[in-house]
Amino acid sequence: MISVHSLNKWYENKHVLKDLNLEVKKGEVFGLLGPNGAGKTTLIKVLTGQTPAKGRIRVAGVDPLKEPIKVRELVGIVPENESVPNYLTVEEYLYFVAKIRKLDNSAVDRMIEDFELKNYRKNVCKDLSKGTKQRLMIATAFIHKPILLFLDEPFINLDPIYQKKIRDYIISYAKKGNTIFMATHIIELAKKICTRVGIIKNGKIIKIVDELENLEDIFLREFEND
Ligand SMILES: Nc1ncnc2c1ncn2[C@@H]1O[C@H](COP(=O)(O)OP(=O)(O)OP(=O)(O)O)[C@@H](O)[C@H]1O
Repeated sequence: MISVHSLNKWYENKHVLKDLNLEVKKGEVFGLLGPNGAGKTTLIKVLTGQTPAKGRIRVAGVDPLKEPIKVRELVGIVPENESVPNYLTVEEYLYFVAKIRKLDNSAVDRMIEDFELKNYRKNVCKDLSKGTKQRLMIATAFIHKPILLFLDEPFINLDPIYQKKIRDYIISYAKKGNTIFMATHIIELAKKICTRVGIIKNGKIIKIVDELENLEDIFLREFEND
């Protein structure tokens, strides 16, 4: 579902992704774990056609370096540190995204139901709590039932109850044959949700972890001499 060979990315003269290789299979919940500045968000941006790079990449059968818009039509994205438009109501924002995605209004009702947004339907986004804004962001990523989702720190601002609900939602979504690619700092969540985890350090995937029970120890060991 995702295949990356010799990916290199520079911001001006800063070499951020360095000969990065990666394979993610259909139906996986693949976690990307790494310290601040390791290149997680940059990798997601490259894979979703948001920034140029060099390398051989296939994302859901498409090359995001050559066909960035096509990739963004196919996949869902929850970006890091972004928020909902302040002066739209919850339903207005969902109708807006549904229109861009060429969906009918039933998709909006489905997301309002799935992400428990009914009580906020007519509220303007600026008045929502941070966690409710985050649920709305996640809803917009799932609205067109994408076969592949990129989630950058999706659990930020969610309380433990919604962390569990969204976790279960993601797991059951992947069980239907869809694929999730998720960057996170929360090791406990990665252990509960991911099928495999890639550890990224200085712009390279340095380890793939299949057996997640000792993920924290494995992760910390990679950085103990830094
Ligand atoms: N637009 C940009 N221009 C220049 N440098 C950038 C830009 N975006 C990111 N960087 C740099 O690229 C490197 C990787 O950043 P990136 O945001 O991908 O890391 P990250 O692993 O997602 O970090 P965090 O865990 O803190 O979110 C960092 O050194 C960062 O300062």
